[in-house]
Amino acid sequence: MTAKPRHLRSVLYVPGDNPRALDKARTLGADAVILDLEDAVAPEHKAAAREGVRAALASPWPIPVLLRVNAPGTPWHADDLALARTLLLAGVVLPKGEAPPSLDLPLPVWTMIETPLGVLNAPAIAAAPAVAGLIAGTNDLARALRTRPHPSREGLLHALSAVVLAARAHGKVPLDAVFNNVRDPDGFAQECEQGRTLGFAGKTVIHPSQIDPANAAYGVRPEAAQRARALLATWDAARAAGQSIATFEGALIEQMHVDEARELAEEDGG
Ligand SMILES: CC(C)(COP(=O)(O)OP(=O)(O)OC[C@H]1O[C@@H](n2cnc3c(N)ncnc32)[C@H](O)[C@@H]1OP(=O)(O)O)[C@@H](O)C(=O)NCCC(=O)NCCSC(=O)C[C@H](O)C(=O)O
Ligand SMILES: [Mg+2]
Repeated sequence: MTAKPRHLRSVLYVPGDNPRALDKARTLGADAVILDLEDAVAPEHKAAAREGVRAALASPWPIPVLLRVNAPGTPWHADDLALARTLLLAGVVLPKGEAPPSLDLPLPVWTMIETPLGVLNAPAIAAAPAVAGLIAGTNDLARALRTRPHPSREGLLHALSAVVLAARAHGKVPLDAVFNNVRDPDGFAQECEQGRTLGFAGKTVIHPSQIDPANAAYGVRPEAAQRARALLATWDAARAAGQSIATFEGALIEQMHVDEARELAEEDGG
């Protein structure tokens, strides 16, 4: 991948059978794309979508490209994998994962956690060496859990946290689920904030209008970078004075706060 996984603030789904969207997706500002052969593509369009993806990847992309294949056990899975083997991809997205993947493919796998069993087995899935990250799929999950839709995602919070926990425990990248209403910027922004608070590294998105807000929500905020630098200065001064610990803005700071601040400052450009 050209972008570091931690910089996958926005990852755009693009239906494989939509040439216009495939063409546009290269330059919309998303950190990565998922070219979709699965649920965005009707059964009668699966073959056309494979051809659409092949054509779209005939020339290089400026961002990492993932391919979402149809799940094992579907009539399209084998053909999708055969296509994946011929393409220059950053990885494959495996929907409805419920166990560590056993794909015969030399590519990183991004497993979607979108069934109750997938949530329960998320730690084992995240532990698999081939797995680069976990992607929450709340449309499928909400249906399977019989939760009621709610702006707070109340019925999904346990599962969302389980995805983050499993991914983080194994050093993998957790990506939040899509927000379906492409004409509700406030709801989208609110959900990005929630996802970031839960510990997700970025958001999967379905429409160009969601890219910039996701990048902003998951990017480094200037005030946070400024605060991080101030914290580092306070720490350096305390250490130079021979202190083992220090306080910043009235609160105790320890090594982990310093590491976090350093990471943030580096992400902001040093
Ligand atoms: C959601 C959409 C169907 C909306 O489409 P539409 O009404 O046509 O949007 P606009 O007219 O506002 O589009 C404006 C222009 O932007 C381009 N566009 C739209 N979407 C994309 C896209 N995803 N990538 C690239 N470009 C896009 C349009 O072509 C317009 O361009 P122009 O002609 O120049 O004006 C549509 O946005 C869409 O199809 N989105 C992707 C849907 C998708 O991939 N779904 C599957 C993944 S989500 C999922 O499965 C979740 C998970 O599995 C779960 O269980 O939760
Ligand atoms: Mg799904």
